[in-house]
Amino acid sequence: MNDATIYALGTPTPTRAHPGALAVIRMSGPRAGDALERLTRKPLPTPRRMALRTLLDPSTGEAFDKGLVVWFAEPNTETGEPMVELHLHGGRAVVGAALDAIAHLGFCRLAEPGEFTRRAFENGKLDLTEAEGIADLVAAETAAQRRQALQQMDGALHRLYEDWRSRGLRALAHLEAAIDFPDEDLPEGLAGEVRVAIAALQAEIASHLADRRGERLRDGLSIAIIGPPNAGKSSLLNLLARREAAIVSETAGTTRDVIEVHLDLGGWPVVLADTAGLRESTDAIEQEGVRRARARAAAADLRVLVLDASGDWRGQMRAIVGATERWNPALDIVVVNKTDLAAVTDDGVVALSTTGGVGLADLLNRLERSAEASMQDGAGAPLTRTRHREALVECRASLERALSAPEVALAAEDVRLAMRAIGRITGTVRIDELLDVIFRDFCIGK
Ligand SMILES: Nc1nc2c(ncn2[C@@H]2O[C@H](COP(=O)(O)OP(=O)(O)OP(=O)(O)O)[C@@H](O)[C@H]2O)c(=O)[nH]1
Ligand SMILES: [K+]
Ligand SMILES: [Mg+2]
Repeated sequence: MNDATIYALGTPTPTRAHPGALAVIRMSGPRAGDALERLTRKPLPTPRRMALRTLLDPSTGEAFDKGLVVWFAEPNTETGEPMVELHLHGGRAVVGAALDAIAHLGFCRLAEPGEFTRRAFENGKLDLTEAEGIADLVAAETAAQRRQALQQMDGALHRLYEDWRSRGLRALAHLEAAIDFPDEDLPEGLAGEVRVAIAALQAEIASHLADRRGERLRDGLSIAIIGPPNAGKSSLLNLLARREAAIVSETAGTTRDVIEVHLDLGGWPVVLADTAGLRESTDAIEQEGVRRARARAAAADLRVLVLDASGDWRGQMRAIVGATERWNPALDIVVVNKTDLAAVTDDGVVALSTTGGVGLADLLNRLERSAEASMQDGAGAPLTRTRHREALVECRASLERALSAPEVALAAEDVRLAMRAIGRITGTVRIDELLDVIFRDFCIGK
C-alpha cells in the first residue's frame, strides 16, 4: 500500500460566480480514518453510512462546516485503501477552510491527477482499460460517448482482452510442452490444435482492428464539407455550428484553411470541417487550400458535397464525385444550396437555402442516419484508443510470425511476445512510464 494519505476536491472548484450547493472532498490512504476522527473529534461512524458531523480545523478548533461524512473501511473501497468522503456546503470559504484544515493535519497531501484511480489499479480493483473508461466517462460529451465509456468502465474490453490473453497463454503452454518433451514425437513447426487456436486468435484481432467505431465515437466522427467555390459551404458550417466560425463572403475562394467545429449530432460526436472551394487556381495559397480540402475529403468518415442551385450543379456534382476518391453514395450527402434562387427537385439530394432557412431539418436527418450507419459496422466491444491499437497491431504481427515459424521454440517466443503486447493494454504487463502518461490525463480528484 502507498504510505501517503491523499485528498482532493472531487467536485468543481467553487468560484464567486459559481459557488456549489455541495462540495465533496475525498481522501484515501492509511491515515484517512485518523484524519476523519481528528476533523470531527468523534470516533469513526459505521462504514458506508452517512453521518452528520460538525467539522473543525484541528489547528484552531474552529468549526468550519456541518456536513455529511462517510467512512469506507479497506479493502472494499474504490481504491482498496481506507477512504473518507466529506460532503460539505459548496461555497468558496467552506471549501477553502476544509482544504486548509486537512493540510493542517500534517500527514496528508493533495492528490495528483488520476491518483485515486491509479491506486485502484495498483490495488487490483480495475485494469487499465477500465481506468481509461472512467476518464472517458468523465470526458464524455454526447450520449453515445457516454454509453461506450460506461461499457468500457464495466469491463467490456477487459473481458475481451483477457480472453485473448488466456487463450494465447494456453497455446503457449502447449508449445512449451512440445519443447520440453521433444521425444513425444511432435511434428516440426506448429501443428494441429495449437495452429488452429493461434490462427483463430489472429483472425479475431484482425477484425477488431478493422472496426473503427470506437475511435470514431471517442474522437468524433469526421465530416468534410466540400464543393465548388461560393456554393455556401462556410454558410452551412456556420448554420450547423450556430455561430460565425468561418468567414462568409461573396468572393469566390474565401476559405483557405480547413476550419473545424465540434458538434453533437443526435447523440453522435462530430468534427465538422469546412474546406476551400474546389477549383483550378493560379494563386499558390488557394492551391494549397484546395490540396488540403481534397486531403480532408479523403480522410473524412463522411462527406457533404455543397452545390449552387443557380449554377450547373448536376455537371459539378458529376465532376466532383468522380474526382473524389472515397466518395460513398450510400453514406455521403449531396446538398444543393441557394434554392431560394432556383428551385430544385431531385429525390437524391437535399434542397437547402442557408439564408432562407430551408432544408436544414432534412439535412440533419440525413446526417444523423449516415452517422449512425457508419458507426454500425462490427459487433462486440469496439477498440477505443490508439494505445490499444498499437499494441494489438504488434500482437497480431507476432501471432502471424508464430504461424510461419520454422521451429516450435521460435513460435513459442512469438506467442510470448504477442501476449506481452496484450498485457500492456490491460496493465498485466506493467510499464511505469506508460502509467504516468495514462493517469496524467485524468482530472484531480479522480
Ligand atoms: N441566395 C443565397 N445566397 C447564399 C446562400 N448561402 C450562401 N449564400 C451566399 O453565397 C456567398 C458564398 O457563401 P460562402 O458560405 O462564403 O460560400 P463558400 O462555399 O464557403 O465559398 P468559398 O469559401 O469561397 O469556397 C455568400 O455571399 C453567401 O451569403 C443561400 O442559401 N442563398
Ligand atoms: K465565398
Ligand atoms: Mg468558404
